[in-house]
Amino acid sequence: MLSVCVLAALAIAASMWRLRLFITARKTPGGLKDLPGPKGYPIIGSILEFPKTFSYHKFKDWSDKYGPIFQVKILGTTHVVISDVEIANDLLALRGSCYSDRPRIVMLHELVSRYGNLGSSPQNEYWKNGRKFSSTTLSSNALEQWSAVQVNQAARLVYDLVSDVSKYEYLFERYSATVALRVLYNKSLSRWEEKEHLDKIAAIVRTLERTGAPGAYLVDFMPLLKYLPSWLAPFKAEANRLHEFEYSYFRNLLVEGQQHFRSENDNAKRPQALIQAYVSNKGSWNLSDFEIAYVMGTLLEGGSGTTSSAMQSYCLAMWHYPDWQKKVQDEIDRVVGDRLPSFDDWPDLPTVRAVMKETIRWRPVVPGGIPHRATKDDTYNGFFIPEGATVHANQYAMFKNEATYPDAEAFNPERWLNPNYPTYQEPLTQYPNLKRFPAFGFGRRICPGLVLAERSLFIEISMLMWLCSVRKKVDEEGQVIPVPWYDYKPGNNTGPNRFDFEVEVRDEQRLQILTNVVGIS
Ligand code: HEM
Repeated sequence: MLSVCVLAALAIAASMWRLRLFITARKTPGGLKDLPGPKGYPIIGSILEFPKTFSYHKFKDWSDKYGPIFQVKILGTTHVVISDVEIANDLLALRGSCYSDRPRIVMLHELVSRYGNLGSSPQNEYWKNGRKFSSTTLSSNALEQWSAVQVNQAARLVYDLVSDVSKYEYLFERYSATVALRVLYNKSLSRWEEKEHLDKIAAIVRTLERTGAPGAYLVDFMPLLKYLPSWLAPFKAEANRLHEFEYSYFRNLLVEGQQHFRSENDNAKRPQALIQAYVSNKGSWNLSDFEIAYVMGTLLEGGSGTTSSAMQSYCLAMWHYPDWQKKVQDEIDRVVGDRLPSFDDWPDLPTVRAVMKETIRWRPVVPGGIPHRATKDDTYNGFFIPEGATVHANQYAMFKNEATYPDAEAFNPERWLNPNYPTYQEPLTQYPNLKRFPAFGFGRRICPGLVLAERSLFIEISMLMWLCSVRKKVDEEGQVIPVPWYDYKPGNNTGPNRFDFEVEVRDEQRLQILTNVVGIS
């Protein structure tokens, strides 16, 4: 009986809350227009048309109908959806002081991370200090120190892919996690520690995806619910449990990293991980130990899944486009020959950089972007954008713009290499690259791991193509096992669902070189 009363009270409170949002919604000031968009219903807006997964597909359909910037109301919140790079830059980058906030996600940010997650943090002092601290180790210059680690891990990755390609998801993820742990904490994993760490990181990333998903928790629509006593609010016990799990992992990494740093006597000669920046200048970041643990933990989270999803999409592209694989391999054979690829090859491998860039245009890792929030009323070309609007940079639609990307559905790296395409840039020793590429977001919120991701993708693709070819897998009757053109996981950060492919060694001598270099025999 009690629970029926409680549920009824909650339902009434929910309706009142929605009604309040509806009544207090900002009215469009005189002389300004509302952005175009679906009309929806009073109070609930367009929620009934809004899919729980792959919302960026629906946003793309709406943008075809309503234009490159439109609005959609959902349960009292205005969502502004941008499908054009120039508009995204005008608003999110050039007006960064107004558009660098995040929408409030109570379960993920307040209850699970206890205001620690950098990616879901509002635009406040903690976020500014955290971004400043992160940048010390994630710039191009700072990352050069880690070249040898990245080359070695890429070599290990390819060696293990050759041994057992069915583990490809784990192996791409292992590359990202081992590199991130070195760059952030200077932590090397022993072979028997790897699985345990990867499992923990994967669980934390799953929590982020799940608790950050729109509509997953009622408390995100009615923040006052977070003040209910725990016995009435089971989500609070869940949040506590999830917090304990992720924070104890982040805290242990931090404590262990500090001890390790102090016990080293040749620190000056070693590459500077983020942990060193913290320990040697502890007072200068204006961040508590809790906050440092979370800044570094969020970076570890952000770097896990993303680069690995892009590598999986790369293998998918090579499955569908063997001609491009041949072009990449020809370039590598000509430039690199029978030594391992290295970062010094960067200027001479434009085709490698073109397939890398085309992969994340063709199959963006974060297709719907991560929403920003308008912190004050704004106008754009006579349209009104109210304070509090959630602003989505819909990469999925941006990358299908036929004017910028002719024949956008096709994987065509030529668009980065041939002056006849609008996206071509010279010199080819520098371009294509991923700097300022919309796949990494916009303005002050742009992905802090962009350079690390770019370097990882470059060396992973170079190493893989130097030694191997991605091949179609055949079944027992010799028939090619089909692989769908587009079969992607739901969620904010997405990669292809598992698919069948083989990797074939191109040259036994190169396999021997790689084996010797990684010290595996
Ligand atoms: C292919 C790889 C990657 C892609 C496509 C990617 C994409 C993105 C995007 C689209 C955003 C949101 C930007 C915005 O709000 O406008 C973002 C944010 C973020 N990324 Fe990445 N990312 C990648 C790799 C990484 C790596 C390697 C790291 C860590 C080393 C990282 C850490 C983060 C963090 C911490 C944020 C939140 C930043 C903030 O809110 O201020 N990402 N990323």
